[in-house]
Amino acid sequence: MAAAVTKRLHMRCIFWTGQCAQLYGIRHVCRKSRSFASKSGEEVRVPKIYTKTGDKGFSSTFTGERRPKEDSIFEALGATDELSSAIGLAKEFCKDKGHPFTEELEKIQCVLQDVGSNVATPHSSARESHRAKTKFNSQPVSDLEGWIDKYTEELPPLTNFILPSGGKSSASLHVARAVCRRAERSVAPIVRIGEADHEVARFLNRLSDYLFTLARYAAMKEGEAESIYRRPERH
Ligand SMILES: Nc1ncnc2c1ncn2[C@@H]1O[C@H](COP(=O)(O)OP(=O)(O)OP(=O)(O)O)[C@@H](O)[C@H]1O
Repeated sequence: MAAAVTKRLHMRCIFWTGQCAQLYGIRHVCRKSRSFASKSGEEVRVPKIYTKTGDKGFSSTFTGERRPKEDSIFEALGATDELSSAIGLAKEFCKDKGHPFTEELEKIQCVLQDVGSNVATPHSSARESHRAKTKFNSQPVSDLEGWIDKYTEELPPLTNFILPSGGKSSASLHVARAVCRRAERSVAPIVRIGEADHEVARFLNRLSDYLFTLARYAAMKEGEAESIYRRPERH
C-alpha cells in the first residue's frame, strides 16, 4: 500500500517537476523526496519540487552533464516549454468553442515533451540507451502534414497578408505559431551541430504551418473575420 502511494506521488511529481522531460524528472524525484509517517505508521516518501541544485545557475542534461542555465540546450527546452504552454492556452479557448481539433493540440503537447527529451539528450554525451529512449521519429511530421492538408482543402485561398486576429481561438493559435518559430530558432543550431535529431527541426518547422492553418480554420468555423494587411497611408 505504502509503495503504491509513494509511486503515485512520484508519478505526479514527474509532471510537476519534469518541465522538459519526464525522463530526467525521475532522477529529480528521487533526490527531492523526504519521508513522513502515515496515519497507519508506514513511511511515506513525499516528493519536493525543489532540489536547490539549480541555484548557482547550472542545471543537468538527461545525460548527466552540468551546464550553465544560459546554455543553448536550456534555451531550447525553455522555448519548447513556452510553446506547449501557448498551445495549452489556445486549446482552452478552442475547447470553449467546441472545436474537435483540440485533441490534435493535446497530442502535439505530448510530442513536445518528446522534443524536450531529445533536446535534453545531447548526442555527444549520450549512451546508446539514452539515444534509444529519446529518439524522435518522423511520424509526428506526417501527422501534421495530413492535418494541414485536410484543413487547407476547406479554406479559401490566401489572397492577402493576414494579421493575427479572427477571434480568441484564432488569435491565440497565432501566438502559439509565433512562439513555435522561436522554439524552431533555438533548436536549429543544436540540430545543425548534430546534438539533436533532425526530425525535431522538421517537426517544429511543420508545426508553425499547422498552427497558421488551424488559426485560419478556427476563424472560419467561428464566422470571425480575419484582419488583412493594409498599407498605412503616408502623409
Ligand atoms: N531555466 C530553465 N529553462 C529551461 N530548462 C531548464 C531550466 N532550468 C532547468 N531546466 C531543465 O529542466 C529540468 C528540470 O528543471 P529543475 O527546475 O528541476 O532544474 P534545476 O533548476 O536544476 O533544479 P532545482 O529547481 O531543483 O534547483 C532540469 O534538469 C534542466 O534540464
